[in-house]
Amino acid sequence: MSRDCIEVRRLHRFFGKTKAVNDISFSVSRGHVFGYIGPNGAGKTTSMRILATLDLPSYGDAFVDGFSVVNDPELVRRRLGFMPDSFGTYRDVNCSEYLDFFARAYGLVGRERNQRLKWVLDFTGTKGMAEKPVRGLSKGMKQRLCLGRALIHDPAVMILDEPAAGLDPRARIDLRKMIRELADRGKTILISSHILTELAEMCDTVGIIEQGHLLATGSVEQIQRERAKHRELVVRLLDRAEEAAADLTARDAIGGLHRDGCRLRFEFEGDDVAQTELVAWMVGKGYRVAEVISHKKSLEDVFMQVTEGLVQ
Ligand SMILES: Nc1ncnc2c1ncn2[C@@H]1O[C@H](COP(=O)(O)OP(=O)(O)OP(=O)(O)O)[C@@H](O)[C@H]1O
Repeated sequence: MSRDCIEVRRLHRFFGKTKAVNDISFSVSRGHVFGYIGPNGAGKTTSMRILATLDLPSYGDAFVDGFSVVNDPELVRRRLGFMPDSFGTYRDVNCSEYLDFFARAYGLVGRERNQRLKWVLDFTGTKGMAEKPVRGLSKGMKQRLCLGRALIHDPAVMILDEPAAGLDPRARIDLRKMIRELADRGKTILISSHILTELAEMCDTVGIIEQGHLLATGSVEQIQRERAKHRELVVRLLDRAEEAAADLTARDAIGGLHRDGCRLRFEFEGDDVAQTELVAWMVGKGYRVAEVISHKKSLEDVFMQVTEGLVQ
């Protein structure tokens, strides 16, 4: 059996002239969490809906646990739990009835259904709410219940569309713990968000998507290492700062230089090795370098650098 539990192969989905998903390919290994990150309108929901068999690709295919969403949607549905970005209706039932409805829809019967219901209520922390009407739930509790609904048939793969949106910090932490625990139990999880930092800690791999294109994939550290080539350097000299500023400006990989007395502040494109070489070059030219401060780009800066903020 393939190690990849989700495989997206050259996926395209066009709505008229809008290329919502434009040639996206990636795969997620069994038991891994993949973070799908991009700004509004990037194409996240469209690709997740295709994986959940709620829409069909214009071209390409996707596989869930080895089954094609185009050719075997029924088999995909059995193996997949989908948490959409908005909560469904059914406001007049209580939590237990809500989960029971979906358990029945998946064909669970008798003891198996009861055990599954109990497990889901326990796992999602909704046991105390079992008799409460769904309409009276807080946003956080609704998200837990929705996660429970996606889990009720014990799927191998989970597709979670912005599950953390609108949650308070504690609820986000709880959600993160639940997702990591599900992955540790062997579930393969695709989770979307607008915010890279929100997913960084719980994902093994992330994919950054914009305007239907996957711009970068890899672990957060990998992407940060590869993309965070720009940094801000502050160099304090003992003297000859004006001369040094002119020398530095003439070099490649340096931009936006400002001088404040003996302090030079500029954008530098290069890694740690390039930075040491730059400092050695300055010292070699006789500049008395008293201090070097390097501000590396944060995760958010990297995200802003990778995406261009284009909205379709
Ligand atoms: N049914 C549809 N008909 C026409 N255009 C659509 C349809 N569904 C999505 N789109 C368009 O496809 C593009 C991608 O939308 P999608 O909802 O997949 O983005 P997203 O990354 O999930 O955005 P958000 O973070 O805002 O939910 C957008 O331009 C959107 O307007």
